[in-house]
Order: sequence, then C-alpha cells, then structure tokens
Amino acid sequence: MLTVDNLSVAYGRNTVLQDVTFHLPSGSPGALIGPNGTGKSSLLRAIAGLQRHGGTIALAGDAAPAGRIAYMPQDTAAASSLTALEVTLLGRLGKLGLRVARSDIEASRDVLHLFGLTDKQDVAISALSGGQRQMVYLAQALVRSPDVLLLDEPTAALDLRHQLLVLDTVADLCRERNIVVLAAMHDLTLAGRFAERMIGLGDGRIVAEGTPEHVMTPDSLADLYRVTAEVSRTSSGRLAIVPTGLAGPVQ
Ligand SMILES: Nc1ncnc2c1ncn2[C@@H]1O[C@H](COP(=O)(O)OP(=O)(O)OP(=O)(O)O)[C@@H](O)[C@H]1O
Repeated sequence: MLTVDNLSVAYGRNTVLQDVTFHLPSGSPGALIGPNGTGKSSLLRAIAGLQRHGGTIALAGDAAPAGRIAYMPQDTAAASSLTALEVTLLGRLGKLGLRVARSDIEASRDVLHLFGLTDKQDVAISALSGGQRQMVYLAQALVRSPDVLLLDEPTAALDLRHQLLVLDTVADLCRERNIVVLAAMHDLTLAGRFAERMIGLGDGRIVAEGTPEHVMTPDSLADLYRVTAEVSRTSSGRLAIVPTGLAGPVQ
C-alpha cells in the first residue's frame, strides 16, 4: 500500500499541490486524472523522490521508498545514441555488477519482445518513433521490477493496439506481482478500462477518489474538466466517456 499524506509541492511561490492525501493498494491499477497543469506530473515526481515536497510518502510503512519506485516520465525525447536494448538495460542499473549478467540482457530482451520491439533493440533510441521510444522507456521501468510503478501518460504516443497492449501488460503485472501502479492519463475511456482505483486532481487538490464508476460521473467530469460529457456502458460492460461540449468559461 502506498500512502501519501498531506503532500504539497511549490515552484518558488507558486504552490501547485496542496493537502494531497490518499492510499493506493498494491495489486489494483490506479489512474490519476485531471486537467492540464493541475499537478499530475508534479505529484508523480514527488512520489518518485524527484521533486521537493512537503508531507509524507510511505510504502507499506517504509518512509523512504524512492529506491523501490520506477517512474516513466511524460517526455521521452532523447538525443542519445544508446540503443533500445542499452536504454532498457539501464533499468537494471541498481542490480548490475561490473559485468552485465546474461539474465539482465535476457530480461531486457523479453520486455522489448513483449512490445514488438525485438527488431529495434540495436537501433539508437534517437532513431525510434515517439511511440517506440515511449515503449522502450516503459520497458526500462519494468525491468527494474519495482514495487511501485509510476507512469506519466504512458499511452500518449501509442496507436490503438499498442495502447491496449501496454495498459493490459501493466495491469496484469500490477495484479500478478502485487505492486502499486499509478498512471496519469487523459484518455478517460482507456483509464476506465485500465484502473480499479482513480484519483481526480483539480487545481492541485484531490476532488474525487474511488472506483472509475464513482469518479467519472457527468457531474464530476463537469467539475474537473468543465465539459459536459456522456458516460455510458458499452455492450461488453465497459465505461465509455464522450465529451459533448464545453461548460463554463475558459480560464
Ligand atoms: N519545473 C517547473 N517550474 C515551475 N513551474 C512548474 C514546473 N513544472 C510544472 N510547473 C507548473 O506546475 C503546474 C502543474 O504542472 P504539472 O506538469 O504537474 O501538471 P500536469 O497536471 O501534469 O499537466 P499536463 O496534463 O498538462 O501534463 C503548472 O502550472 C506548471 O506550470
């Protein structure tokens, strides 16, 4: 269980997160939703130990869990000449000795294979497409075998098939390894498919929390995003969110 208590983040005098308190159980994929600029990335970075913050973060009672957390940033642009395999392997850095063990390479190859990137493993990361690069950085996070996996818009650059592949892979991993997973997402229908727990962030505070059904009602979507939206069930029982119009003035 990840416990975030009274967390705050400020950039200079600009406080962007305040009084953020929530629990996220292991084994239940979590989605973090909310409008642009509301503090989702700041929250993920604070949990990952990459952002100065107030308040406390604990993982099953461990008050300094940063070493057990893997974080995939939103921006994976890279000018590096490292290959996809090398970038993935970097995820094992904490575990690597002076020599790279065969098992580290195999673990890295396996994850790249899972994402259909076997034929790209020796290609420089700078020569990959945006979606391929996003999957390589996800592979890097996965090979760390973290206890907490934080993903910032992990499907933003992916086509329909790879969106499902990546999210289903991460959700399965969350349940099988009983780890904590929190992904910031803008596609609410995808988020509803992926997540068992959802946190709605508005203006730097938690404004809704619970199951996707509870968080993604027309009223709470109007509060969060200032849009009107239809929330329905598909014939297979999944939640579908269709924004239908703007509500309220642009701020
Ligand atoms: N390094 C920084 N220095 C100063 N202000 C920052 C910095 N990073 C973010 N901010 C500000 O903090 C606020 C929250 O930004 P953050 O990136 O956390 O939002 P977000 O919810 O992830 O947005 P998006 O959905 O657009 O990615 C914004 O107003 C942003 O301008």
